[in-house]
Amino acid sequence: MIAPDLTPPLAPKPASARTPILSVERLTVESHDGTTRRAIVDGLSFDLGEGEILGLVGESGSGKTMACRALMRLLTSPNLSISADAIRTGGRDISKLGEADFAKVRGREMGMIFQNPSSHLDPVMRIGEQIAETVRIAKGASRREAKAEAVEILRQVGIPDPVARAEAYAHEFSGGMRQRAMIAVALASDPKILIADEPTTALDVTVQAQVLRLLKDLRDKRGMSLIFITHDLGVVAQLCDQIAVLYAGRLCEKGPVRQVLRHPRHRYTAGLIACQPGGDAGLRRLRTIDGQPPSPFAMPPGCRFHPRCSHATERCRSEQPRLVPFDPGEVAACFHPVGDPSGLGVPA
Ligand SMILES: Nc1ncnc2c1ncn2[C@@H]1O[C@H](COP(=O)(O)OP(=O)(O)OP(=O)(O)O)[C@@H](O)[C@H]1O
Repeated sequence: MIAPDLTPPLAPKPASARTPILSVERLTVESHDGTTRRAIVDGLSFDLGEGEILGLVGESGSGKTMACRALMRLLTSPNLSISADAIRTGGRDISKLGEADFAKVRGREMGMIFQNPSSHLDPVMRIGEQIAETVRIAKGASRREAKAEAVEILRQVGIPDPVARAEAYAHEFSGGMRQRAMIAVALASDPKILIADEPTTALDVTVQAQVLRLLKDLRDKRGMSLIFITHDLGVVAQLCDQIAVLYAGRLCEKGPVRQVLRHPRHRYTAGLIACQPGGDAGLRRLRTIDGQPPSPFAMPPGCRFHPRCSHATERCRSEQPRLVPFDPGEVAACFHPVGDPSGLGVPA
């Protein structure tokens, strides 16, 4: 196996990345069964800069998909509820919008792409029509204008012979081309923010690299901002400017990718990095963090990571750590962070 390179590229992040285009304050997703409420996503706050790519990472079940679907109001299960102090974009708090107004935000301001394009593309509608339909609704374009723009978007996402491919159906595309087609549908309404939920996980390595390059190009050319959900820190290192690490529904660390991957502060982030193949020099077998993430039905008190943390103390078992600033632009919620010279932990 080729060890992934966790060294982030040296290119500086774009200057525009400092202005938040999205500001999320205490986003919470709760499940309820009539008597009990459980926070699956628990008070998640973060900013996404204009033209910035934020990598959202964490083990399976940590709440990455829930958080992003909640942002898009795409959680349909009746036992789930979403709340937030505020979700600001485009100069207003979209968490307070009614459904009809929010429907205009979804797609036009924030788009989302998924791991499995087949379940999000219409199997009986030509790809070009699907894109043109979205262009017509979003921009009020005529049929002819929308058709021409659909071809242009297919060209932009790297579909060869876009005039002919616009007439094809999703099943006539290869996996990588289907993923590009789904990206094209999402781009049709020209969103400022694109949320990508593990869009390359099902693709082979070469096609994966092509789709990642495409997403980076879209950021560079359109100035779009991206939230990229992944398990792969190698991808985060190559693609993202910022990283946010979720554990059991809570944000445990966030900061510039280069800084966090080189000097993680939270013990969980350090564990994830050590688990990447090649993350620990000379390691032959893939390491895993001992133990399992907690079930939402039995969240431990204090720091949710404490049962798996070899540095945990009584304080970690009883008190929930707050996010505190470390290096510039970095926050972490850990009482005994990596590199704490005193060894005494973060003061209360
Ligand atoms: N309808 C539901 N009701 C209650 N809990 C749910 C529901 N759907 C999902 N969950 C739980 O929410 C938690 C978070 O799931 P989510 O899919 O967001 O995790 P994830 O970090 O995206 O994982 P993965 O990387 O595997 O996609 C999981 O424990 C999951 O079992």
